[in-house]
Amino acid sequence: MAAENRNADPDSARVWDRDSLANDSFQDSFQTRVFKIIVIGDSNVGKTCLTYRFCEAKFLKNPEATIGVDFREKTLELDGENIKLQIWDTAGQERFRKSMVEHYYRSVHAVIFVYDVSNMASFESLPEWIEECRRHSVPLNVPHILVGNKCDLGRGEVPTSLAQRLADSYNFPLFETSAKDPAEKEHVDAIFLTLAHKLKNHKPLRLKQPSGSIATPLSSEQEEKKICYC
Ligand SMILES: Nc1nc2c(ncn2[C@@H]2O[C@H](COP(=O)(O)OP(=O)(O)OP(=O)(O)O)[C@@H](O)[C@H]2O)c(=O)[nH]1
Ligand SMILES: [Mg+2]
Repeated sequence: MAAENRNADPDSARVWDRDSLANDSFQDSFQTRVFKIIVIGDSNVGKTCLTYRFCEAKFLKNPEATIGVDFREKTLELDGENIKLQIWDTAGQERFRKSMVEHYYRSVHAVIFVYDVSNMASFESLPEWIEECRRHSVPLNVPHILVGNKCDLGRGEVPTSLAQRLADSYNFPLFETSAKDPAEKEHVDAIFLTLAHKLKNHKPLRLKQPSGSIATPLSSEQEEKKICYC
């Protein structure tokens, strides 16, 4: 598909997968802005399933506990511009994250805090996660989002009104959704699109594809080196 066609509707947000990008003969003329998003919260709240739902459009059955970090990425077209979201799906278990914490927060552009609406303890942990974020000097103007996952199980344990009060106290937007329920797919997408729109208006960091090169994914270390505040 020609780049011009992609830009036909400036208000539309298109989600590309990596294959369609690699097949695109116009890709070498694109510039892509890359943003690092970290997904944080207690173990078992569904961080891996949420990021997988967004990136792969499927519910991941039988996920294993994340060790360190899993990287996922998705490139979106917003108003004719490529925005690559590099999503760091972090480990909730202390023993699987402690050696990585500094890396999580370095040069981060957005933070998603996740709790499980059917598990009050995971909600009560949120102030600690937010405090950890502060301790690592994440600037206040970095977008933060609160996500209550597992709504398919009902919201009895953590009522929306309680979650909304916490979100308001930090001035974070609140989403309640389910990585499992296919009917919630667009709602999960909306979380990341909301962030992408916010990030789009932030200062750019340009990842210029060298002319004629294929847009192969970089290792996380390479990606991290490319991320800079301009
Ligand atoms: N009912 C329901 N179960 C979910 C949902 N999302 C995840 N799960 C289940 O919750 C469990 C934990 O999911 P993960 O995505 O691995 O949780 P995590 O937050 O990544 O956990 P760590 O990697 O240990 O930090 C798994 O058994 C999932 O199947 C959801 O939306 N609804
Ligand atoms: Mg995980």
